[in-house]
Amino acid sequence: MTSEKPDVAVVGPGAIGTTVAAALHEAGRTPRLYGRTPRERVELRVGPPGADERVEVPGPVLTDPDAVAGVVDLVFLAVKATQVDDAAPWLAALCGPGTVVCVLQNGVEQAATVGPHVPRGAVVPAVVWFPAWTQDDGVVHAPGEVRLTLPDVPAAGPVVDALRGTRCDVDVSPDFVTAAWRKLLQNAVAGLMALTGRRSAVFTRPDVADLALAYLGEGLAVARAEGARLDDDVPGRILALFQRPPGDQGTSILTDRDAGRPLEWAVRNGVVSRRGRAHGIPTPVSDLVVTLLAATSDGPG
Ligand SMILES: NC(=O)C1=CN([C@@H]2O[C@H](COP(=O)(O)OP(=O)(O)OC[C@H]3O[C@@H](n4cnc5c(N)ncnc54)[C@H](OP(=O)(O)O)[C@@H]3O)[C@@H](O)[C@H]2O)C=CC1
Ligand SMILES: CC(C)(CO)C(=O)C(=O)O
Repeated sequence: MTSEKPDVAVVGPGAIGTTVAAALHEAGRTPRLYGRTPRERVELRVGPPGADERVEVPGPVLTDPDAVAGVVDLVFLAVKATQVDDAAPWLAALCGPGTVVCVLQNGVEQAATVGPHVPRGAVVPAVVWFPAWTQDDGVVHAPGEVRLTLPDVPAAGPVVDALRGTRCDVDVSPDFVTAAWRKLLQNAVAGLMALTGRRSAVFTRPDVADLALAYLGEGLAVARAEGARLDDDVPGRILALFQRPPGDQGTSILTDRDAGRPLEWAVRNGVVSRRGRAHGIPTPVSDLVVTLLAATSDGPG
């Protein structure tokens, strides 16, 4: 970090990017905004249903990477995993040797997918624990605690510094592999919501609950083979989380399906089958889920 007030950019000011941009702005560290849709500002609504606290982040949201003025200290990359290649020109324009790119994406492969687009600078993956979504009026709603986990590596330092004292809590984990796979298992099984077109209430069906546990059991075996230290009760705990009343929890992959957008099936689900094959672990349930999600992502028609 070159100064007290780092030069920060958010690439992909959607649900997660806007939430982090708002946290930075409230702390006086307003980021530059780079996106696909031009806008004068982005806006966050915080708190549970009924609450109406708003944070407006001044723009504009620039959409042409050629308009980037120069490299920055810190980039939060919050495009979907399916959009990383298209967002590469932003990274080329914004990254110098001292730039840190914090990847706000689901999955466990951010360093491998984003790294090739950041030949100068460092890539730090983040586990994004909080839900957020864009309302019909374009305002992003983040109803609960906003929290990230980062690996305990030197490049995490500028991210922690930038978010210190903001509404976005950051913890640094010495066992990031475990945190990342714990979240990945949650995301993988949430794929059943995208397949059924239903919110979390779908997990209260005994047959879906059994399927979810079988799927999570495969994922647990793969996660452990990857070095994650997860207890036997993790599948049951994840299922219980989704079975909580009132059953209206969503997931960003369901939002994408409802909007007819490509699904992040490869990084959220495909990875279980791929890493399973690499370790010689059979993943028949995962393979079936992946085929159906990939086909859903291609649709409709
Ligand atoms: N939403 C959630 O609750 C959670 C999401 N995540 C993960 O966070 C990541 C981001 O998800 P989310 O915020 O929901 O996604 P969104 O679709 O809400 O946001 C993505 C943003 O990136 C923009 N974008 C797309 N292509 C480009 C491009 N080439 N250059 C610049 N900007 C671009 C989109 O623009 P446009 O507005 O034009 O579409 C959009 O504003 C995903 O990996 C997701 O899995 C993790 C935890 C929770
Ligand atoms: C909501 C949450 C945090 C858990 O499924 C998520 O990661 C997503 O929607 O992608």
